Amino acid sequence: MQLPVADARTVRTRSFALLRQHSGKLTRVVALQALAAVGALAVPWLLGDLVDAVSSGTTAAFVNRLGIVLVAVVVVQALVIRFAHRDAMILGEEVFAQLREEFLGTVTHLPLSTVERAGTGDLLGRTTNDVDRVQWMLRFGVPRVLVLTATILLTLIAAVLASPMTAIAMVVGVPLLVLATRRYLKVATPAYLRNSEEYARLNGVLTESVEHAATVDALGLGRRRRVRTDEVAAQTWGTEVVTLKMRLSLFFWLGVAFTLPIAATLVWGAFLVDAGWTTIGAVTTVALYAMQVRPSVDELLFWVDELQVALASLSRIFGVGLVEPDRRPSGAEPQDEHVEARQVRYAYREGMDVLHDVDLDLTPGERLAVVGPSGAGKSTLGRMLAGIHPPTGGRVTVGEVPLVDLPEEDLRSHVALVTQEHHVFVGTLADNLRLADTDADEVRMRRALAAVDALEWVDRLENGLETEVGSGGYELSPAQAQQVALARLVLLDPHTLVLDEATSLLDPRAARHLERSLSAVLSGRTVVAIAHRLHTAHDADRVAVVEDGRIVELGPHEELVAAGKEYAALWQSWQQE
Ligand SMILES: Nc1ncnc2c1ncn2[C@@H]1O[C@H](COP(=O)(O)OP(=O)(O)OP(=O)(O)O)[C@@H](O)[C@H]1O
Repeated sequence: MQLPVADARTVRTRSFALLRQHSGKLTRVVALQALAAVGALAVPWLLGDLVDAVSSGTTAAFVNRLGIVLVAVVVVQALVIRFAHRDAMILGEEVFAQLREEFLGTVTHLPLSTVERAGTGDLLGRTTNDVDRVQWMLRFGVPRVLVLTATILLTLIAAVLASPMTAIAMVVGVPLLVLATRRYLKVATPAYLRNSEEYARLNGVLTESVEHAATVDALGLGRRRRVRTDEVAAQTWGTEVVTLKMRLSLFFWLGVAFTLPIAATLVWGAFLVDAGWTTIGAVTTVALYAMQVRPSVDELLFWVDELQVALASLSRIFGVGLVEPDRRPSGAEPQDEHVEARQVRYAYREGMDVLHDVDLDLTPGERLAVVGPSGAGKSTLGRMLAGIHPPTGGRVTVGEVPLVDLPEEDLRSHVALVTQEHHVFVGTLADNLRLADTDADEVRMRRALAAVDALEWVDRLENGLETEVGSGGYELSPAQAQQVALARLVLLDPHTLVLDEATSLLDPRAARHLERSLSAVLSGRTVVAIAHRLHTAHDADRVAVVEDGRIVELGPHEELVAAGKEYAALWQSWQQE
């Protein structure tokens, strides 16, 4: 499954909406570009006048005057171009900044299940390659397209004004230009979309190999991964070749379309001069215009090509916004802290339920341990209870309100999940803590760190809370990273916590130490602990045994041991270990 791709209409509507928000600056840029283009046209016009004046006999003073005017025009034009270019670049940056921020907002709120199903390569491709391509177009393409369009239009107008009869010759290339461009545009967008998709796949395969290099090594999968990479790279190359051929054909026909008008202007102009319908000066002007317009059209077509690439990328970027949200805040407020699961089913893949009609009623303040064999569905149940995924069937509620009806930020103040993965974000320790609560001050952060026994080592750091951590910064040990994650939880202050093997990464002594310091944090909260170590179960108020996606036993440790079923067997074997 891939993330959605927006259709051409959506891309158009959203792009125009984006540009409309900057219409003031856009108008100024267009006006300046038009002024710069007028300046560029004055030169051939004046040269045409000079040719006519010289051929009919003129004074040196006239030639000198014209020379001064020419220099003045060039200087003014250079100044206008500078400002036009500067404003266009600023406009490009502003539009891009807005686009990037909107995109980031969308990406960070994407339903996790959708991202997992689409694979990270797809999203990674969109946030890197596609964003880069759009950025390149907005930074350099849009300003150039504005300049070039203004230049071409005004050159044609100026040619008509200089000599309408001669200017007719300038349009001989137009039919060829239109045909070649139309044929190209028809095939370009799908071809570039395929190209982007293949790059995303290549990204995915490469990232997977690099991220799991240790597994690849351990299982001797190197050769297989290389073959797979070669396959995807070959397919990506294939799509590059298609787009390259498309461009080659376009540029060949455009070359013909450009050369024709210059030749036609000269031949047609000579005929008109001969017949006495125009002057040599006018033909000179129009021929100069025909030559002057060529590089502009050439460059414009280069940008039209780049625009197709950018549009394909934009449709992938806007496509991310089309992902259906998996939660819709209803505005309902939970009346109490009672978390309940009713008839909860969940399937990662359609039709393959890994949880079957699970009912669970958490008593506020209780500590429930979830145990069971590997793959039984413990983590999935934990994710349901924490509202990470909406259930495929049934519902999980807090105070009678389904978790999916709560806005994300509210949800986390009710239920939160702690997993084994503790990503440390690049930034300061304080930044990492404030992810939980943007308003947390130093006192609260220190209190949270103290609650998880982390304050001591944080205070030993030279810069304390302001120490840069994450990739390239101070390297936190797994235990420290876990403590930071737990301190974040303290700041979030949810009444219900789901701990998914939260202490399993640590060595047993560190784990027990952390659990002890945690118990202060956990007291008063409802805790669902998904446990590998059965001593967690022993200390819990109740134990739920999960097997094949069902809760097969539920009750206090002593009761379950006495019952002599699954749990009793697990407990016995663990004690023997
Ligand atoms: N992201 C996923 N996509 C598809 N299937 C998944 C995914 N995550 C888990 N599963 C499957 O769902 C089932 C339940 O997995 P889950 O991780 O919930 O079990 P668990 O009891 O927590 O196991 P463990 O103790 O090994 O972590 C397993 O069959 C697993 O293969």
